[in-house]
Amino acid sequence: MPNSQWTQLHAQLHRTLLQRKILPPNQRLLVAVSGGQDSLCLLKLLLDLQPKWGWELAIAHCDHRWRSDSEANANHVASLAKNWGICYYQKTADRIPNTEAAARNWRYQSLTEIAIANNYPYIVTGHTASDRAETLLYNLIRGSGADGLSALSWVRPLADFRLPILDIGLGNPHKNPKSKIQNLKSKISLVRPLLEITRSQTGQFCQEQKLPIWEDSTNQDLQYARNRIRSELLPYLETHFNPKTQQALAQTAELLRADVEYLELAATDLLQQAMSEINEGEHENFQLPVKLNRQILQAAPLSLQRRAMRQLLQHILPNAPSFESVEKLTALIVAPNRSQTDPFPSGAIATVEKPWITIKYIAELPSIR
Ligand SMILES: Nc1ncnc2c1ncn2[C@@H]1O[C@H](COP(=O)(O)OP(=O)(O)OP(=O)(O)O)[C@@H](O)[C@H]1O
Repeated sequence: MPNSQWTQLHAQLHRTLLQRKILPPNQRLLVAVSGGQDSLCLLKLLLDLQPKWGWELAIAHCDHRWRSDSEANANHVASLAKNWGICYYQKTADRIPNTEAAARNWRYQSLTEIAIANNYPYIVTGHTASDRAETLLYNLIRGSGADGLSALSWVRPLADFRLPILDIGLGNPHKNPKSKIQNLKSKISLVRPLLEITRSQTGQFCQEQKLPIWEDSTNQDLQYARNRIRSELLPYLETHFNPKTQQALAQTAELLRADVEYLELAATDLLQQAMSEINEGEHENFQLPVKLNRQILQAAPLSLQRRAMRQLLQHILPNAPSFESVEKLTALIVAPNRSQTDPFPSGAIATVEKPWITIKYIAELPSIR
């Protein structure tokens, strides 16, 4: 591994880790390395901080087989790991993912599998303040609430992936496999320690340290909205409005994140209260039919009503609830008696009967006169 002097960026990351306590000392960390400037900068900084923190570091690379140079990119990261004497893991996609979202899903699933199989409780990525600013702008343009604008948190539990049991070598899958997998998954955190550092800082660091960056050819492709935001919109905003646009937007995202966390907790509380009397202990499972007390919901502000209804639909529907689904359920909180929604994607329907909203499958409804 190349020697390194302690720079301002080392000090900044060290400070962030001390303040935020997002990567405890003496832990096994799996660093997700694409080969680009952000993840190489992250890797080098963590390696340099390693003696102070006592971590055990490993590299994970995911080859999506998306670009003609994907294999060469993977080989580049593998040989860097070898030269620097770092343990290296790689996953290669069986089938080329057909969308960016599918590629991202496959990547997080692969990283989680590597982490579980090799006992790494932390997966660390090189997301920067610039990524945060771009995500905020992208979501703002597409129409998003505070949740989308607060995108990218410092730590996220990786608990949403279904892992094939045989892939992760858990032994006998017949002995309550579900609870075993959930236990393991809930112990893995995705950590993003560079969220206060901009892309121009990581670029400069890589240059100074002479790190061998692999240039992703698709980064220049303006067909991708994110690239256009990065190479045209942000520079425009920086030239004409605020030279520190990226930091300012990242800060906005940080403030909104705390607000969103608070509101989500309050909404969970509200939902539990609205469900508690009638569903007698069943409300944790969200099995239909579900009944909600409208009087309790009516006393809450609209923001919490919306969030509570969204949380409920997240439990009931097969996919993330749309804005329209949330709105039509929320509307029932103050709607006249006997109002009802049209069916949700799961085939369930919500009806109003005096103080109650009932959500059940259509077949369970009494015939409507
Ligand atoms: N092919 C890869 N293999 C391993 N890690 C990767 C790979 N691609 C990206 N990463 C990790 O994810 C971080 C973010 O990468 P990038 O911004 O390209 O992804 P994104 O898809 O825009 O982000 P997100 O995954 O949050 O949607 C990188 O700094 C790196 O840590």
